[in-house]
Amino acid sequence: MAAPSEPASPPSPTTVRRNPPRRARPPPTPLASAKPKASSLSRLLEDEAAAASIPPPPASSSSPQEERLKVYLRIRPLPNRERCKAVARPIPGKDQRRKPKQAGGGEVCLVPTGPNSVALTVPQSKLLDPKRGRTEVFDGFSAVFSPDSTQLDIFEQVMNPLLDDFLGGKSGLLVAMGPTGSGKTHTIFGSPRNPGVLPLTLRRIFNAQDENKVADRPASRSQCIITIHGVRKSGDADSDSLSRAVLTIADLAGAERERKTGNQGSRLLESNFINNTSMVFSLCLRSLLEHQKNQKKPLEMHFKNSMLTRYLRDYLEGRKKMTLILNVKPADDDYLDTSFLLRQASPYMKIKYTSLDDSSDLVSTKRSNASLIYQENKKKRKFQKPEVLVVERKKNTDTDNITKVSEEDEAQHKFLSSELQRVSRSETIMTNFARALWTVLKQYKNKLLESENAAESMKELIRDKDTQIMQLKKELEILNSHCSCKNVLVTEDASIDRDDSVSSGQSGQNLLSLSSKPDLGCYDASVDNFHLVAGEVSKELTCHGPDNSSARCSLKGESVSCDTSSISLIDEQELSSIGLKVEVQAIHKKLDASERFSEQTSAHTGDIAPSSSHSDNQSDQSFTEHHMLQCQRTEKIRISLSPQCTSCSKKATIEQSEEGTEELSKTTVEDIQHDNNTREVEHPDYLSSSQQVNSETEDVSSSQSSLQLPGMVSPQKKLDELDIEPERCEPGGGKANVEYVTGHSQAPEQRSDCGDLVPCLLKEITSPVKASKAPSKVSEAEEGADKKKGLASRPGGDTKKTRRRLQPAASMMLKELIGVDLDADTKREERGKSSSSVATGMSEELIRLVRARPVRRA
Ligand SMILES: Nc1ncnc2c1ncn2[C@@H]1O[C@H](COP(=O)(O)OP(=O)(O)OP(=O)(O)O)[C@@H](O)[C@H]1O
Repeated sequence: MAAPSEPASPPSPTTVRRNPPRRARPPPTPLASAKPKASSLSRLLEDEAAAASIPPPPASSSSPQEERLKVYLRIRPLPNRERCKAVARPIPGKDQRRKPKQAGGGEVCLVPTGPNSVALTVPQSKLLDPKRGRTEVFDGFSAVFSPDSTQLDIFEQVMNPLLDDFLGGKSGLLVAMGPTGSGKTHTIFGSPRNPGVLPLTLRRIFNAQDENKVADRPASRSQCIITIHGVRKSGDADSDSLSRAVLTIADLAGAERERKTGNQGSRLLESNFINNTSMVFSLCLRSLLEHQKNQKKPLEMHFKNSMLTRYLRDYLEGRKKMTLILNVKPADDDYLDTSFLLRQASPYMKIKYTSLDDSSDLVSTKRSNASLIYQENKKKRKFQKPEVLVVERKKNTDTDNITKVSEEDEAQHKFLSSELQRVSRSETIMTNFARALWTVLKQYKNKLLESENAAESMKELIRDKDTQIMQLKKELEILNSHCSCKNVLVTEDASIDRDDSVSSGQSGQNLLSLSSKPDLGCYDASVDNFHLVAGEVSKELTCHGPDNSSARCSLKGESVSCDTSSISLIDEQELSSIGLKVEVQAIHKKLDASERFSEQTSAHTGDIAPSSSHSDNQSDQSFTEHHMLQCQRTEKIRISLSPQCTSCSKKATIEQSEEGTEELSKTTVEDIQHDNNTREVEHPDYLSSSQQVNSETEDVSSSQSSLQLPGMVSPQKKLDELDIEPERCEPGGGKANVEYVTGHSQAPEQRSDCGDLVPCLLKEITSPVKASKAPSKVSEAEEGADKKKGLASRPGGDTKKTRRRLQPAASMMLKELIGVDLDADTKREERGKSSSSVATGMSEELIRLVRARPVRRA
């Protein structure tokens, strides 16, 4: 809002008319009496007021409880002091009411008419009718200071009452108002030579003596507010209460006229702002006055429109005492400003202070002032034009920058502090975490070392085991090579010494029944390998083996060697491990003995080609006994050692299981026993022989006793006497051979129980290898059969009797060797083909083959 070009005309509280009616002078007021040095202008105004019969608003007119606003008027002297003095000189009589004239023809428009009144005369230049002048008397001022008043007069009359109240704990405000250049600043600040109100006030307050230190009262275009806060103890000695008072001295900027000043630009804006502030200040006081006159009128809140009025709110609302000092210039050129000020400020003398608030809160006042300053600056920036805003913005920017810098510094400081704390916490956390991690890593390292040590130890163990395995393999290889050599040797020996193809074929057949595994090179020291070996040998016997079969097939029927070799292998590798090597060796011995015995017997009878080997009498004599014992032992071995071995003698098929073969073996043994029992009825001798051979539970003595039945000589004697080659039991063939022998001692009809086993076995047996050995055995069988017939027809007789007694044993041996029971065949024929035709066919086929093949050792 732009400042008005001319201030609004204040209401005219007092109108001084020319030639007013004379009235009685009012009684002297205390204010007048209190002013011993009233200026001539005041006295003039008082006189004029008295003349105008307009009672001024003296303070004495108000009640003691009701104090009015003090308004002082100070008329600035004209630059020419002399003229001012002439003008101010009182004019006695009518001449006093003449318009004073300035020296040099100049006139003044304002003259003091009394201590509390002034007379404002319209200049001639401004009068429409020069003959009719117009004078306005403004009365009721607290005091009118003429141009010749001094600074001390102003201080003593205006400032001392406020200062007394301030020192007494009451706040007060002194505001200097007036147009520009009217002497407001001069009144407040003064000069070094003529100090103003403020220096004198401070001097009094602080007892300052040096008046010359006051800087020289320059003109400013600002609202100057000087606030003095005073705190003092209360007058009561017993009380510690403090009284606080604020003495405010405001040097307001005077309103300016644009035409007169000629301000432009920012200066014009500043002038307008100042004028606006002064107008707001006046509006607040006018509103207060109107409100006091008519309580129905609300108190306008004009104080909100400027910082000054905000700051001085309490005073402008009549709660605190305020004093106005009007500074005017008395020249005609200043008539308008002076008239305006007098019309504006003279009514303020009627403002009353009914309830003063002497309390003052410094803190709240400071806060209020700060808030007011902020709002005022904001509003100031809002109303200013761009040119001013640029300057203000620069200032504000500088201030804001400084504030921002400080704020940024403070924020940065806080941020750095928080960051430092956070980093410290993080450092602590990370340190603890690193320590924990280090501990865990140490533990893992120890565990890793332990694991590595354990792995090294395990490696060492593995190496040791490997070394042991290699050693065992080497030993095994050595054993295998040794066994192979021995096998070859045994085979060769057996092929030379033996001619028992039947038993060999049987043993080979039995071995063939053990397993069908074609692996021939496996001579491992294991039980299973035993079967492999047996299978190999059996295959070799049937000329199916790929390796050793050539050597053995080259023997052309010397299957005994095969049996022997297989037995040797078994003895060396398997049976030795289970403690049966000794017995196997014994079987070897018995086998040799039986061979020799058989050869001797053959030679003795002349039916069979004599053996090339010599006869051992002692062995021959004990052959039967040992043979029985060996058969029993080998049968025990067969049963106790391995069911697989037992099955070998019973099975013809390779695929049969071990358990099944064991059962078959047991069944066969039982059948044998049963068969023997049956035969006992028909042939007591045969019965005894059978019992001797097939008895598995009887001991050697019983076997021997069975050989020495009544009417029978001992086997040794009989052999010696008859010179009959005893039939070989083939114990040296190992379990398989023994089993075969034992099993083959069964009756054909019982073997038929095996069903398909018998043909298979016989077919295997009737291989060329076995057939080559058949003639000698077959002849023995025929002879045995004839002997049996003889025994049956002629139970008595010397030689025949002896032969008959021995015939069952020989027959048994033959049966064991060739696996064919000739007697059984004969019996079977006699029974009317009651037995199995298969067995019969086998016998016939066997006999045919034996007969067709020439005797090897003929
Ligand atoms: N009573 C006085 N006696 C002698 N010189 C005076 C007196 N009053 C004013 N002057 C002179 O008048 C001139 C202007 O006075 P001053 O600066 O006080 O006016 P102002 O009202 O403060 O003006 P503004 O409002 O512009 O500041 C000054 O040079 C000052 O010395």
